[in-house]
Amino acid sequence: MTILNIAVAGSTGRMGRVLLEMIAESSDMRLSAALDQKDNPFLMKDAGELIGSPCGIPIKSDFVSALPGSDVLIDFTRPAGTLAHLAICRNAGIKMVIGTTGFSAAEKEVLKAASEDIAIVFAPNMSVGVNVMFKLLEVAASKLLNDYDIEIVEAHHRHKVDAPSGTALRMGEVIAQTLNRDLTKVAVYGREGVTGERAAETIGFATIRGGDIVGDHTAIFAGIGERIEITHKASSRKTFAVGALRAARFLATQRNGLFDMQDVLGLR
Ligand SMILES: NC(=O)C1=CN([C@@H]2O[C@H](COP(=O)(O)OP(=O)(O)OC[C@H]3O[C@@H](n4cnc5c(N)ncnc54)[C@H](OP(=O)(O)O)[C@@H]3O)[C@@H](O)[C@H]2O)C=CC1
Ligand SMILES: O=C(O)C1=N[C@H](C(=O)O)C[C@H](O)C1
Repeated sequence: MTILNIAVAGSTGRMGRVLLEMIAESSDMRLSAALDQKDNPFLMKDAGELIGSPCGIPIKSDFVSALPGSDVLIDFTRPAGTLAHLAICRNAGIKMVIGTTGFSAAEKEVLKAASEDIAIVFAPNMSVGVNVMFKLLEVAASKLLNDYDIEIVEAHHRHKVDAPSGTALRMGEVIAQTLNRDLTKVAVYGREGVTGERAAETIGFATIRGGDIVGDHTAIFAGIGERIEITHKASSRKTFAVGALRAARFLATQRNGLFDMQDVLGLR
């Protein structure tokens, strides 16, 4: 069996720690590098200590010297961090799984350009359920057409720094594309005061932040006399980590190109 060497950026973060656990449990993968920021309090500590099982891999911040020998870097950090790591991976020919959200349109173009040289899976949500939900949204939007008002509601833990979530935005993109609308023109991000009546083709977004909510997403199609709600609720970050490891295995077969979880899961 070929063993995949996996490096983890943001290894001390919420997703980073779950990834360390899942890699340790995978017989076809080994942790080749655990990385984080320069001022991180866990630097040079054994990464395995974070998950209660020392593994001899110290947490480092120098990506350039730590990455050679890795097949794939899995990155769940922040856009600025991911873009810095991307430049190093592109140079070193190391593939990437990117779960970070909150990129601007211009930053997404940088990811696309890098994928000319390396293979990248970039997805705002790595769970199977959410990716199947994207397909359900296509079906719902294509059947309900313009007779139903569409609102997207998402809820996450108190530590989340970007809003709406990357998943909510992708839900909006999927629905807008199915209905031939331009999300940049029809999106309404929150409402306050005397807003006037709802404009017919808008897609509204509402954000809830609190406690330890892992990630809830609902698309509401509200018509006259009825509504459909399509909801996904994540109850563990393991669902995202399992998807990220699946994406890393998928990348073993790709030389370059930009992919998402629809490609990894064969849902296109
Ligand atoms: N695609 C998916 O399926 C999912 C995506 N996400 C996304 O992943 C990202 C991380 O989420 P989460 O793990 O909860 O966040 P955390 O804040 O728990 O972890 C982020 C990690 O990245 C590090 N980091 C922060 N900024 C930088 C930077 N500029 N350069 C390098 N490293 C940095 C942090 O280090 P330090 O602590 O030192 O700041 C920390 O170790 C978010 O964008 C989130 O939306 C989350 C879950 C699922
Ligand atoms: O920050 C999180 O936690 C999550 N972020 C992703 C997003 O922004 O869509 C995915 C998931 O919902 C958890």
